Amino acid sequence: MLLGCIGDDFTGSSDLANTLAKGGMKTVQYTGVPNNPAAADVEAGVVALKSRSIEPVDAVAQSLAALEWLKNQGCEQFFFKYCSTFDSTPDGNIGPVADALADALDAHKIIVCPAFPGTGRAIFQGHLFVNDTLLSESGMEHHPLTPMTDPDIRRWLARQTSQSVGHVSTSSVFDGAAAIADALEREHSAGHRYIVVDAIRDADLIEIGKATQDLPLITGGSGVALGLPANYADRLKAPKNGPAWRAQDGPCIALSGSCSQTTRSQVDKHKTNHPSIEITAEDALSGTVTAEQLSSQLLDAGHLALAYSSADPAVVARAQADYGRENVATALEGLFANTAKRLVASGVTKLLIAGGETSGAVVEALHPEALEIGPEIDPGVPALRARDDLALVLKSGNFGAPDFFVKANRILEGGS
Ligand SMILES: Nc1ncnc2c1ncn2[C@@H]1O[C@H](COP(=O)(O)OP(=O)(O)OP(=O)(O)O)[C@@H](O)[C@H]1O
Ligand SMILES: O=C(O)[C@@H](O)C(=O)CO
Repeated sequence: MLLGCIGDDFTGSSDLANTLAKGGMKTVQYTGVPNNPAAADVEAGVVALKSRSIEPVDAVAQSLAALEWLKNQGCEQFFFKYCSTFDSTPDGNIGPVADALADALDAHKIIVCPAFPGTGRAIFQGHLFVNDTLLSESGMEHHPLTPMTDPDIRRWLARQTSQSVGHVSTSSVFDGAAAIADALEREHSAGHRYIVVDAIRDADLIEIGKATQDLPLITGGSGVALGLPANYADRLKAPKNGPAWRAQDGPCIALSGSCSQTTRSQVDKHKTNHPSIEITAEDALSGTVTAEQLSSQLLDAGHLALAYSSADPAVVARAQADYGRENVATALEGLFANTAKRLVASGVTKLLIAGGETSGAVVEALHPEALEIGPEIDPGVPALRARDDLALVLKSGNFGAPDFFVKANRILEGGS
C-alpha cells in the first residue's frame, strides 16, 4: 500500500476512495481498523472511522490505531480526511486528531485544505465558501452535531489545537506547485505547524498535490486527493479503468438520517412518487417504532421505499432540547442500523443511506470488512460493493442530485 488514509466518517471515506480510484489507484475502503493485512494489490487504503462526533480522546485513539495499521501495510504518506465543510466543534475533532497523527509521524508542516470545488466548497483568504455563501451562512450553521458558525478555517482550527496555524493564499496557489511549496516553507519557518491553503479550482488542488508530495501527513477534504495519484504514477499497477462494476439486481431500500438542506430536498422529491415512512425522534426514543416494525413496513412497501428522520432545523433543535443531542442521535442511528441489518437478512440487496453518522451506524452494524469502490453516482458518492449480494451507497448529507435515490439505484443496477 502506498497511500494510507484515515476518514473521520463513512460517507466522507467513500468520497475520498472515489477520488483516489478515479485517479487510477487501486483503492479499498475499510470498515474501521481491519484485523487482517490488506490485499497485496491495494495501492490506497481508506480506513473509515465514525470519529467525527465522538469524544476527542476516543477519536484520537481510533485514529492512531488506524495509523498503526496503515504503517504496517507499508504506506509512505498519510492523509487525514475530514469534511469539505470542516465539520467539527471548538473541542474537536479535527485539531486533536491532526495533533496526534502529526506527533506520531513527526510531521511539522501540515496542510489544511477542505476545498472541494466539484461540490462548491472553496477556500479563499482562509475562509470556506459553499458556492457563493460563507460556510456559516450556508445552512451548516444549523448542523445537528457540528454547527459551523465561523467560516474562517484558521480561527476555527485554532480553537481546537495549541499549534500555530498559518495560511497560503491564492496569490501563491495560482502560481503553481513550486510557489506553493515555497509558501508552505515560509509559513513553516514562521512557526506554523498547520497551514490552511486556499483552493478554489480543481487545478489548484492538482498543484497542491504536487507541492505536498514529500510531506508525511496531509489533511483535507477529498478534493486534495485529486492531486495525489499523479505522485505515484510510475508505480501504479491498477488498470486505469478499474474492475467493471457487477450490476446488482434485487430490492433497494433507502434510509435517511441526514437533515441537510440537500437531503431534505431529495427526500421531498422521492416522497412524491415512492412509498415513504417518516420517523420522528420521539418514535425512536420511545420505542414506538422498532427496527422489526420498520423493516417489515419497508419490505411491504416495496422497491425504493424510503424511511427518513430528515427534518428541518427547528424540529431537530426542539428534539435535541427536549431529549439531548446525544440521546436523539443514538436512538435514531440505532434504529436505522438495526433496520438495515433486518432488511439485508430479509433479502434486500441494495441499501442507500443518507448522512455520514447514519451511514457509519449502518455500516458498522453490517460490518463488511472492506468495501470495493464502484462507479460514481454523483460527485463524491460512489457505488460500493459490501458483499457478493449487497451493494451500498453512502451519501454525504450535502451531496447528490435532486433525484438521488432513483439515480443511485439505477447505477447500482448497471445503468448510467
Ligand atoms: N429528526 C431528527 N431530530 C434530531 N436529530 C436527528 C433527526 N434526524 C436525524 N438526526 C440526527 O442528526 C444527525 C445527522 O447526521 P448525519 O451525519 O447522518 O447527516 P448529515 O450531517 O446530513 O450528513 P454528513 O455528515 O454526511 O454531511 C444524526 O446523528 C441523526 O441521528
Ligand atoms: O467532504 C465531504 O463533504 C464529505 O466527504 C463528507 O465528509 C461528508 O460527511
